[in-house]
Amino acid sequence: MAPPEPPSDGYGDDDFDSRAADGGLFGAPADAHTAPDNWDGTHPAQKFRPHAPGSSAAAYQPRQLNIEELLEGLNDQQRAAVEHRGAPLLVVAGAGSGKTRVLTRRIAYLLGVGGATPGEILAITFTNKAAAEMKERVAELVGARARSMWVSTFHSMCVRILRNEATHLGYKSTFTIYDSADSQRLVALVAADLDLDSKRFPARSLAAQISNLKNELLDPATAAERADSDIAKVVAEVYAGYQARLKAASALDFDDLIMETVALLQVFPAVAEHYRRRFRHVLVDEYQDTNHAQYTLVKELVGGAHDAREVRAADGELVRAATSSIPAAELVVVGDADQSIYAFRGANIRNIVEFERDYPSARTILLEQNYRSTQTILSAANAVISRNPERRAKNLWTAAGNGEMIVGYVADNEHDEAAFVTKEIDRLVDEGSIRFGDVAVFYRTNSSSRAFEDVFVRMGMPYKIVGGVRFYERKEVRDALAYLRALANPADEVSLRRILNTPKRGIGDRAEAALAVYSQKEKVPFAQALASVADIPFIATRSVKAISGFNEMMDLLRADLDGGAEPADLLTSVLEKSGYTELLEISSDPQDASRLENLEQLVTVLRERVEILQGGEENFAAGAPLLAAVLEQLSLVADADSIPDSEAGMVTMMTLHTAKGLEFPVVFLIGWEDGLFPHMRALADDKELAEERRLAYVGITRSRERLYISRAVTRSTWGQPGANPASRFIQDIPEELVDWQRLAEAPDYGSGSQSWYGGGGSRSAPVSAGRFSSSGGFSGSGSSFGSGTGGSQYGESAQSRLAATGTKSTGRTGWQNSATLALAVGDRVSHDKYGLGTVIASEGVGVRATATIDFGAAGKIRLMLIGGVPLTKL
Ligand SMILES: Nc1ncnc2c1ncn2[C@@H]1O[C@H](COP(=O)(O)OP(=O)(O)OP(=O)(O)O)[C@@H](O)[C@H]1O
Ligand SMILES: [Mg+2]
Repeated sequence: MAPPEPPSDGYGDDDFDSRAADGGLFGAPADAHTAPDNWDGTHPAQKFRPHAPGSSAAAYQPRQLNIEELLEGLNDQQRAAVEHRGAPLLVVAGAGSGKTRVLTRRIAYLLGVGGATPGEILAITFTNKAAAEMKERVAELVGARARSMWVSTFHSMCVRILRNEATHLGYKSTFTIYDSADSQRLVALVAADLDLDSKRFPARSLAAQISNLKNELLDPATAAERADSDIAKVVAEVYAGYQARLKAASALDFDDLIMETVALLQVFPAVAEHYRRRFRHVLVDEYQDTNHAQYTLVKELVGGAHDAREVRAADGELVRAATSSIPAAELVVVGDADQSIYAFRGANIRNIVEFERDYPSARTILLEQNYRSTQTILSAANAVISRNPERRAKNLWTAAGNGEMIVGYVADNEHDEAAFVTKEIDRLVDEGSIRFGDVAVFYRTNSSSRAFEDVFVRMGMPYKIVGGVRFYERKEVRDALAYLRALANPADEVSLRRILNTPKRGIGDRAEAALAVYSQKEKVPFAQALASVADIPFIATRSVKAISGFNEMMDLLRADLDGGAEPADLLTSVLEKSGYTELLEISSDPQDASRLENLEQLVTVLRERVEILQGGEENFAAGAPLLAAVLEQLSLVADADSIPDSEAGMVTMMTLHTAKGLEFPVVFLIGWEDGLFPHMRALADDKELAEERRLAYVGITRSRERLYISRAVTRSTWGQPGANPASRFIQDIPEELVDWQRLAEAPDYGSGSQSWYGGGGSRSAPVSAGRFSSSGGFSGSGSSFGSGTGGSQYGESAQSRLAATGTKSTGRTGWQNSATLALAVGDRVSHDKYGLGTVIASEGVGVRATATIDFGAAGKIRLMLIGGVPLTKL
């Protein structure tokens, strides 16, 4: 990740103009308190002389203070929130209304007027990056003394408290923090000890359920008491074992950080008192994404009246002393229920909705003016979010004017989409209206970035991926390419050694070293040393056997290659024969699922490259020459150093989740297709759909001036093109806001389906003509098509929705169309719930068609009606 950019603007301009994020809720907790790289403590914009750290608020004499300056550039409500003192305060408001700015200003104001010392301030943000930014902004306002404030994420804050107080809880202060991969591995071990069937109880799902329990602050004993099903009982048992093993290892997982801090404060009144005495001001950003544990933690830290009672256990032992001697800290939380996108981590919008119930004396301030976006962008965002049920309507407005229309683009495929985005960015930069650093590309799932990376690299576009690794730098991609290189060129020692024991096959470092020594001494290539393994001394019999196995596998693969196997097919057999795919498939580490997706992408890449090569002038013979040519091309693309680090900054790419809280002048939202966004999982689940819709709201509202929305008619997975219909969210955006620069070719559903298209159905007509006919945004062949098919024709029925957004299916179908799926034995399918499977029998036609499908990984064979189930043919 790039270091934070230096503050670009001076005082009062832009409190929170983050141009990047650390990409995660969890970030790196232990590092969060280090000052940002560009922290110099003496910012030129510093207007107020620092006072000595540690001096109390009362002793602090404000000098040369200009309170008006601290309140400058705030509207009345914002000002009220900044100046408010005393009772708990909730600021609720839509995106871009200055909630984060209010927090930053409030801190500066409190310090400026002597309402608090820096040490009395605890501000909680959602990412470490946001924390660094906030600290930096406050420092710009009040100078170096901002340094002793605590500004951090929940997790970083807890790490800090726990390191100080670990002995109370029986941990060493040097406790280890397990990340989610670590904790899943430990869960797997515990589950194995308990003889649990790993297919019925995958570690991933056990870990997720344990995490949910912790987010609800339920300990193993309580979880066991409350377990009302067999599964819940198993989970509670694993939970108990897991907790014991964590403790034995003096380790805490991410959820423990919060839960143990809550326990610490609840069980040790003296500790609670210490922190309550210290933190007189608690400020929380993105409050809508707090879970129950975090909510409780805030409550414990704030303290006050609710703690006026002492708590005694049944045997009369004092559990908690009354701590009413310290008045409650001043609490300010800001948030937006419409931007709650972490329900899958236990986030609960009740915390914001019921704030006034939790804190009866609370005051609420609404902010209504948006300062970030144009009216066009805001109207689109409002239209999308307004379809969510059970939400409080908001009245967000902007003085920014309508600005540019949203640009829509329907690409033929993902490359076309990436090429469009690239060209458009270049055009804007050439025009001089923006710099690369002003642009962000947001996607729903990480794997969507690959097609963009290819085009960006080819076109020399500077870019960075926030919260992820560039595609060709990923381990699994490098491993797979190393196999292919070693096959194309057996003399490639580096590649051979990389794959020798990847995946692990029992060839240790010692054996590898012995091979290397032999090859040097005998002056033979490493590959030959491998072949002569039987003659080499000091290699354990077990290793000799493993190496022979490796040789045999490579010989088989090389025979495939010599027989003219296509690179993509060769890679597929490499992954199969080496056990690489299987290892990832049976793994319960969620990251392995995305590794699998990346390998899937790589197979697609190879197919595409071959197509390009074969369409070119030169003729490559099948087999090794073709493979070598493809690999040569890829190594050019994969050379990350070829990307210039432009002064004008870099285009930022990240997932929608990571984008929360940030803003960019130009935003591209890509892959707006049902099944991709909203995610496949959400199509049949109203709750999940509502969350996806909030994600769309977050995405749209990141944009200040220009917004682009695109989708691709076909998109490839495992090298096979498939089709996704347009995202339903596209339809929610009023047509007059969008300038469709290109629409899809009309689908060919056959005559029976033509009525969906107002009787058109000409292949050259735009699919969505009826919907967008009045936008005037598209030109050419489509112009005659839309007439007479007004938008009103498309109501909300499922059929009309499909009609307005359907596309021709070429191999893969959105599952809504699964009634029309014709499945044959051997077809690979993806089921919403059961995952990947293979058809082992099929019967019947149309709506009555059934298929028996083997969902190998999930351990199930199922007979199902094809129509109406969330099934996709791959
Ligand atoms: N009163 C104001 N005058 C001028 N600009 C403002 C004002 N208030 C906020 N802004 C600017 O508007 C933008 C959005 O503000 P901010 O990021 O604080 O909003 P937010 O409510 O936290 O948004 P989100 O919900 O996305 O987190 C920022 O660029 C900020 O500097
Ligand atoms: Mg914000």
